[in-house]
Order: sequence, then structure tokens, then C-alpha cells
Amino acid sequence: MSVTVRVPAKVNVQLAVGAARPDGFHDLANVFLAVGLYDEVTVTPAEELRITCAGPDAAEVPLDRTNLAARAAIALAERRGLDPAVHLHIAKDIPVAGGMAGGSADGAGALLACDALWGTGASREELLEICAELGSDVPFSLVGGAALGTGRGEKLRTLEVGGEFSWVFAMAERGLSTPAVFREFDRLTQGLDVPEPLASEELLDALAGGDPDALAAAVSNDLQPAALSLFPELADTLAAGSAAGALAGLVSGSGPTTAFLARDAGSAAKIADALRVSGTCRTVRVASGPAPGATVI
Ligand SMILES: C[C@](O)(CO)[C@H](O)COP(=O)(O)OP(=O)(O)OC[C@H]1O[C@@H](n2ccc(N)nc2=O)[C@H](O)[C@@H]1O
Ligand SMILES: Nc1ncnc2c1ncn2[C@@H]1O[C@H](COP(=O)(O)OP(=O)(O)OP(=O)(O)O)[C@@H](O)[C@H]1O
Repeated sequence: MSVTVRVPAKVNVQLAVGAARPDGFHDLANVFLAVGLYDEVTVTPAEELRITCAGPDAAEVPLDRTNLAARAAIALAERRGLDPAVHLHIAKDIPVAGGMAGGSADGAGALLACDALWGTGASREELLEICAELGSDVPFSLVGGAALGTGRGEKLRTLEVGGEFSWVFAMAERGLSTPAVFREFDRLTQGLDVPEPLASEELLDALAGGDPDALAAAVSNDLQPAALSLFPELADTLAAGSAAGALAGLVSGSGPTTAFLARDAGSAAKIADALRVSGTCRTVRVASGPAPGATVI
């Protein structure tokens, strides 16, 4: 017997970042939108905990207990006094270290899959609590749709979305480390007065109205200067997407994936073709959001 859970990637349509807190994390106003690029996590009883991974970026995924899927299984087993003896298989389609919450998706997926396999019957609240222990983005991977994350991004408020938004994602030649990007943000803002992060009302209205032009005018990412500082070539990808007719282009989360908002699916396909021939990125994917959160399939 085995259980498979499908989990979406995310794009941050707004990422407002406050000053570093005493614990090293940053308070955020993080507006997440789940998009239709998915990892699938399958959990099967086994002699002992082991992980396998398949997909284009599989070689970059750790297969030891640092993998967020393994950490999720261990966290739930510990709470129930169970032995986490399972085989976790990750069918990986979300780019690794791309700022699209791929590892977080696997953590949320493994947690939901183990809960179903073991019949632990954890409440939504308990699952969200374990997710928050695993990482700032993990609770959103569980819930999907669209949400405003505050605190370090783990406190979620579900948001209304009035339509489907078409996106093009350009994956870069190499990854960026999330802590390194936050450290660069600290360096770039040293000595400056960093305002308290607040969600933009225009952006929330644009999401609720399903209006791509209004959303394009309101998207923002405070980590973008830090990502560009560590990875200057991303400016060429942003320029190529903009020249191809994207309504807006921005770095996704901590990067280095760049995200382009298109007017509709037809326009997204054209922007994707232009980015593919631009020579400014490794691969290009098209996806729309909102997408549902972690789901047993
Ligand atoms: C950049 C985003 O992806 C935007 O959604 C997230 O803020 C990062 O979420 P994540 O990958 O789940 O991050 P975590 O595993 O919780 O933290 C990794 C590291 O990122 C930095 N970090 C993360 C979240 C946050 N609010 N402030 C931070 O400073 C910290 O250095 C932390 O050690
Ligand atoms: N299941 C996993 N899949 C991918 N990477 C993982 C996983 N578990 C742990 N990692 C580690 O986490 C690092 C970040 O990978 P991930 O794909 O989650 O980045 P990300 O998408 O940029 O994350 P975020 O958007 O949440 O900041 C990887 O380099 C890898 O070492």
C-alpha cells in the first residue's frame, strides 16, 4: 500500500521584507500564489527510512535526513511515537534552489502522505504547526491557492482570487541559496531605515479582481536587488521577458527563477518561445495560478 500527494510550486507576487530580527529571520508581508508546476511525493512502508528522487534536477536533491520530506516524516513519527520506516519517492518537477518552494512542497507532501498512510488523523492545525517547524514556506505549500504570509511567512491568511493568472518561469543556469540572498539584503540595507513590511492593498484588490494589468502594476519583491547583486545576469532574463511582451517580470522569491506575468495563455506561450531563444536562461516553463495545495491523488 502506498499514498501519493501532489504539491504545487509558488510564486511570490509581493515579497515585502523587514529588518533582520534577533533570531536572524526577517518579518515579511509575503503574498504567495500557488502555480501549476508540481512535485509528487509517494510514501510506501519500508524496512527503514529511505528517499529516492527522479526528475531533471534530481541529482541536486539531498537523499539523506536533511531532505525536507524526510524531516517531515520524522517530525510526524516523533509526535506519535512511531518508527518513520518508509520509502519516500519524490517525482520532482519543481526546479531545485529556484525560489519556487520545491523543497517546501516535498516537506508538505511527505507530511500529508505519512498522515494518510499511518492513519494519524492529525488536525489541519497540527499539520500547519509541523509545517511551520520545517520551514517558512512549508505551511503555504500545504494550503495552496493564494495567501498572505506574515511573521517569517508561516502565519497565513487565505486570499480571494478572482481569476486565473498566466505565468512564464525562466530557470537559471545555477541556483541561489535563500540564506545568502537574505544576508545580501541585510548588507544592501545596512544603515538604512527598513520599513515594517505591509501587504499592498492594490495588489490584494488586483488578485481579488482577477485583473492581470492591475496585478502587473502592483507586483514587487524586496529581495530582487539582493538576488540581482549576487546574480547580475538575471537582469538580461528580465529584459528579454519584458521585450517579449510580459506585463511584468520579477525574481521569484529569493530567486534565481524569474517569473513573467502574461495577459493570457496564448501570450504566455509566445513569451516562453522568445525566452527560450534568448539564450538568457536554462529552461522555460508555463504555468497558471492559483493551483490547489497538497492533495492526496
Ligand atoms: C524567500 C522565500 O522563499 C519567500 O517565500 C521564503 O521567505 C524562504 O522560505 P524557506 O525557504 O522556507 O526558508 P526557511 O527554511 O524558513 O529559512 C531559510 C533561511 O532563510 C532566511 N529567512 C527565511 C525566511 C524569513 N522570513 N527570513 C529569513 O531571514 C534565514 O536565513 C533562514 O535561515
Ligand atoms: N526535497 C527537497 N527538494 C529540493 N531541495 C531540498 C529538498 N530537501 C532539502 N533540500 C535542500 O534545500 C535547498 C533549497 O532547495 P529548494 O528547491 O527548496 O529551494 P527554493 O525553491 O529556492 O526554496 P524557497 O523558495 O522555499 O526558498 C537545496 O539546495 C537542497 O540542498
